[in-house]
Amino acid sequence: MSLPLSIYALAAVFFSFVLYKYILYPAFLSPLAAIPNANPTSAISPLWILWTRFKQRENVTVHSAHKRLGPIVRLGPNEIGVNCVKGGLLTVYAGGFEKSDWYPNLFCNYGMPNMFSTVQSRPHSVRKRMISNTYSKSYLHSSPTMSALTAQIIHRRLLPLLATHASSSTPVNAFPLFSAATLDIVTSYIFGLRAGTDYLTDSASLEAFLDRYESRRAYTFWPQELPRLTSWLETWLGLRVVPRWVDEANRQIEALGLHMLDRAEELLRNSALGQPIVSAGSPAPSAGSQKSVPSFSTEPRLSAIPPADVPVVYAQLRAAMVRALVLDPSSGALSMPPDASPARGPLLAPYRSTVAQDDSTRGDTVAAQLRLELASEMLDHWAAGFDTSGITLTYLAWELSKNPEVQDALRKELRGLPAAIYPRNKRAANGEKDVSAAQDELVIPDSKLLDQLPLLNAVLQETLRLHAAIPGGQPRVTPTGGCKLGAYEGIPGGVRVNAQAYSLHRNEQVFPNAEEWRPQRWLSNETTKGGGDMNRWFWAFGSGGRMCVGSNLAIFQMKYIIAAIYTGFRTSIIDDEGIEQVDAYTAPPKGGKLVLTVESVA
Ligand code: HEM
Repeated sequence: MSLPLSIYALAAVFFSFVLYKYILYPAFLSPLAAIPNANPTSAISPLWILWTRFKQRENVTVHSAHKRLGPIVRLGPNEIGVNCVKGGLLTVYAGGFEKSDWYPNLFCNYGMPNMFSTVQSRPHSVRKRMISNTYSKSYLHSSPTMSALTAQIIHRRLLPLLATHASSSTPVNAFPLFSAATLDIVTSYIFGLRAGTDYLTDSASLEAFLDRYESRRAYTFWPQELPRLTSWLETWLGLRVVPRWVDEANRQIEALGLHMLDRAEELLRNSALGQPIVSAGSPAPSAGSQKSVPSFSTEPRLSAIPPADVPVVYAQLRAAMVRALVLDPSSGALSMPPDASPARGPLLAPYRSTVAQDDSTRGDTVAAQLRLELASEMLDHWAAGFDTSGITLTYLAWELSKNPEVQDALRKELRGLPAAIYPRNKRAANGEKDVSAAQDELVIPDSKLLDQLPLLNAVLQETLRLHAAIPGGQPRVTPTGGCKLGAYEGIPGGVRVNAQAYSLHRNEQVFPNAEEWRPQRWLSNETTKGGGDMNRWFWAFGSGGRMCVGSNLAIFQMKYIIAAIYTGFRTSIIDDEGIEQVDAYTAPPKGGKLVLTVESVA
């Protein structure tokens, strides 16, 4: 029996539609068709780029596509890679293109959004305004808290540890050591020294923490690149592509974040003048009056707290968010204003926080939500802050250990500083225990002078270039009205576009012999020739409105840690197997280690 003609006609229409929509249009007719394809299938299928990501080869593969095909390449039917400043970084990042769901799919903590994971520009900038001044260079350089906690961490934790390794000739694994140092400094700046971590002296807790933190890295692909499929597999087939223990690791990390936050909160409350703005049980505040919620009700008195213990970032964000609470005049209820709470992303079950669920049972829902929003924001900062800085310092120590002449020159430069760390504290470096007893031992060089050292700056800058801690693509989405990228006009809205530091930092025209670690390229003679360009192409911290908010803190802490080590100690390599960087968005060493000897230098 033959089928009626109309069925054939319908099938033909359907087939033509599919052919047009999924092959002819994307490959030949779309404005993206003019862009060279990174892979022959890129125009019609995202499978190649997804597979490249899954196999952790994206950075090198996209880089090789740029080298072959130019600064704008097509990675998928709806995805572009850019590798140029004009018509690339300036348009996309300085031009304020919004982030994609790639961020909220992974970077929400406690089930709550934060600045980093927020897609939309408006709520992002509201949140950023609340906090960014605490990370400005001028704020950090004049902060009594920052200098007090840095001095204490260096003199009471880091130097004695290095001295012990030096005097006992025991090797040190630099990767966890740097993670501990940066975690201690960043969490102390955010929550205060008393509430922050003390992992430099607590190696068991450090190991447990890093174990949890690092083990999750392998599972970011699914929720970030294929969130719907990930969710669908779990909901309909009960199949989890992200194992349950990743949830547990997340829960433990979130619990640590809440623990630090609660300790900082307690300190703030104990410091208060005793004049609650609204105390529990008092009548609801009237509209327009100073607003607060019972748990966050008292104005802290920061001057009553020892400088090193002031939770600078937490106190600032907490105050700003409490001030932003909105009062409903009819019910007297307070709520979080939509603008101050970045929109939530499509959270996935595997990443939903059990800590957040437990916490929602607390009586005061606004206070509970506020606490978790604060915790989510802070967790993002302390995690971003220690991870990236720890990676950078590991590669810096690796390069300095391979280049003893640069190490010696740096030591000389550091020793020329007034209040240089080693000379004033020889006893610490020589392994004596009680270096912390006298307050006057807690001397560190002036941060502004440290910041001006040319070689220190050059070695750090060159490490951030060649071994960027975030070398991977930073996805954005083209705006609704479309745009022009490089020479290609009429690019429609909704296209994913990524630049990656890995490629930008390997432009041979800007960074000759780009694969070589050459700090001298940042020193004046070479800088005057190519420096302008080098600075424009340097992208370790990203650029535009979503650039790293903690870049000054990162540089501040890394310079002090380098100074603490290389003024009085010499390092050399014992075991650097697996030192190559993971090919991913964030790139720690594949082997998770760098084993060094530390020697005391007279
Ligand atoms: C060597 C150290 C660091 C490097 C290489 C680095 C790199 C970056 C990069 C490339 C971005 C943009 C990412 C993107 O858009 O996909 C970023 C954003 C961010 N970083 Fe850092 N970072 C470092 C240290 C820090 C520190 C110490 C903090 C702590 C406060 C921090 C907090 C953040 C936050 C909150 C964002 C999101 C900013 C926003 O969306 O407005 N980072 N970082």
